[in-house]
Amino acid sequence: MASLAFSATKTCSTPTYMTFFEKFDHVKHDNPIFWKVNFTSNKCKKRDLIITNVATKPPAVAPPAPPPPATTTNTVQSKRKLVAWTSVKQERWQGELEVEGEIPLWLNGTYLRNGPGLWHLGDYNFRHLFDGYATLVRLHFENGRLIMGHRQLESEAYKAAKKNNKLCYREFSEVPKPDNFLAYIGDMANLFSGASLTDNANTGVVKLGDGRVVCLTETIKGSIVVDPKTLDTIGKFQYDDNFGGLIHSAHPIVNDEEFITLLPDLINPGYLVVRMEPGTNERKVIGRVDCRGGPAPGWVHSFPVTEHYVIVPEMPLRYCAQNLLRAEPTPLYKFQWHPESKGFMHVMCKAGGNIVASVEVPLYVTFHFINAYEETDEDGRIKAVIADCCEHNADTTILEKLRLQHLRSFNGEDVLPDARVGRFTIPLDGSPYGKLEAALNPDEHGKGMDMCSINPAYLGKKYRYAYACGAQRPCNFPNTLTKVDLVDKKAKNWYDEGSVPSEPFFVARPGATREDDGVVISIISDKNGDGYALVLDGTTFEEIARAKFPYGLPYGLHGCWVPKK
Ligand SMILES: CC(=O)/C=C/C=C(C)/C=C/C1=C(C)CCCC1(C)C
Ligand SMILES: CC(/C=C/C=O)=C\C=C\C=O
Ligand SMILES: [Fe+2]
Repeated sequence: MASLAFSATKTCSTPTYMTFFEKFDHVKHDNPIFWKVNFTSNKCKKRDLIITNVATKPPAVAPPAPPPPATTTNTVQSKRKLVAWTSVKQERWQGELEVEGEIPLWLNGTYLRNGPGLWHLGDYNFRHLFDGYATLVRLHFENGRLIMGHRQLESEAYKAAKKNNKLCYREFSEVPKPDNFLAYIGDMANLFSGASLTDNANTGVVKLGDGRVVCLTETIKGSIVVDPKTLDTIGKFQYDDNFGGLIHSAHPIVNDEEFITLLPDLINPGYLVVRMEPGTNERKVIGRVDCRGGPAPGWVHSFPVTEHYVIVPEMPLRYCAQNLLRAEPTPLYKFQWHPESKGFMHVMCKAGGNIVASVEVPLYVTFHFINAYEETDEDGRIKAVIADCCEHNADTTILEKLRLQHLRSFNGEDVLPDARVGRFTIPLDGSPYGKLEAALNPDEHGKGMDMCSINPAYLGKKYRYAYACGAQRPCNFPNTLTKVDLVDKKAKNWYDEGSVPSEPFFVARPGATREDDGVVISIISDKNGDGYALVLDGTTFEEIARAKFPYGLPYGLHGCWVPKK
């Protein structure tokens, strides 16, 4: 099955990676694996770090050399040293960080964040943010202390790329170059069987109800179990069922009771809604939604649920068979915009799988649903479903704006397309149309809106607060953290000039009764090339603690919380 990867293995040349020792040659060491770093003072520089070896094994592989600097010169970005869009410096690191401010003593557990942190192989640079090999970051909070670690996920795609010093599997936009015509034919076969698709699980990380921690992306084979303590790659998450299929939503709904996901059906356009219980690897069908428009299902990066329903979005940005076959990326990558096919929202009953509403809605573009809930009338009857998402004003250009070349070349121009909290109202009375409106004035968050989280206790329920990245313009990427109040229709914003913050992640205080009683964690890449963990108060949205990393880390996407047992 994996013949493409296999034949590539035999023909590739030797890697030319720089070793760990070359990068840290000013440091005395004997075993380069985990390093404990103590800052001599808050103001100390990288060179002042006292580094002590705290582990015993050598690293499995030498880290790749960093990519050449961004090609654009005289840009604001190149004058700054922001490292958000630069490959991770080394394979792994772990150490305790000095905390400025105070981490609440109740915050005991581990925040894990996943994202595409390595965007080059030798001197070949990947083009899109989503192409990078997964970098896991771990922030372990214990009694006011903070231990940080990061490590590359050892997917087959990553291991093959390192071994062969070239791309061996199909990533989001990058496609391996076949060596000859026979290899090309094999590649086509491997595309249909899924053998050539990546398992580079670089999108998110979830904790299942049974405690297993799984990194995910949009290919089903990109479901990989990791150890949240060591960040070791444990192995593939094997689904013990016969659904086959190659892709799923990158964002399943996961809580202690269940794992629900959508399996787009590219042959008979539709979606299978499936559910998996903790302690099992078997997904069971809840139901199926047939698409109402278009030649293929809409791209489904995420979807929301309410207490009784699974909401299946059918976005007019649809998977595209021709684009899947292309070797070179198209402006919309594997997708195509079909405004004529319309946009829809379907509502499926969780218990029986029956469709209780299927409405046409205005055209929309979203990666991330924020939450959904049921709206009842005076008699307690459910009259509508409300579903909120980070909506890009039906403008697909956001996908292109996430090309690394764009991200690395900010020149002060305001080029980030506008976005909003898009609120769908889906009537359950049989009406054919649903509404889509901004839930609050997008100026409240600078018309930037993506990378959201909520208090997980409010999943599927009426809720008030969402945390996300917003914008302070001009910018080329969301550059603020924003707390959106959907009742008062106001936002509180955190901003640090030149910095790129990653998804604000809400962690509730144990025993909290207020929705925003907790903290918000984010990882910041700042304009000096440094990085730090930031902890904001969930209520006031003011900083309560920060802890500087030994070096800045690449941008990351989504995270999860593993509470202390
Ligand atoms: C990082 C992120 O958010 C999204 C990653 C998406 C990926 C890796 C998508 C991969 C795909 C293929 C390799 C071929 C099939 C289509 C598609 C699921 C887009
Ligand atoms: C980072 C991002 C969009 C930012 C634009 O405002 C989308 C990420 C999608 C995948 O997880
Ligand atoms: Fe995502």
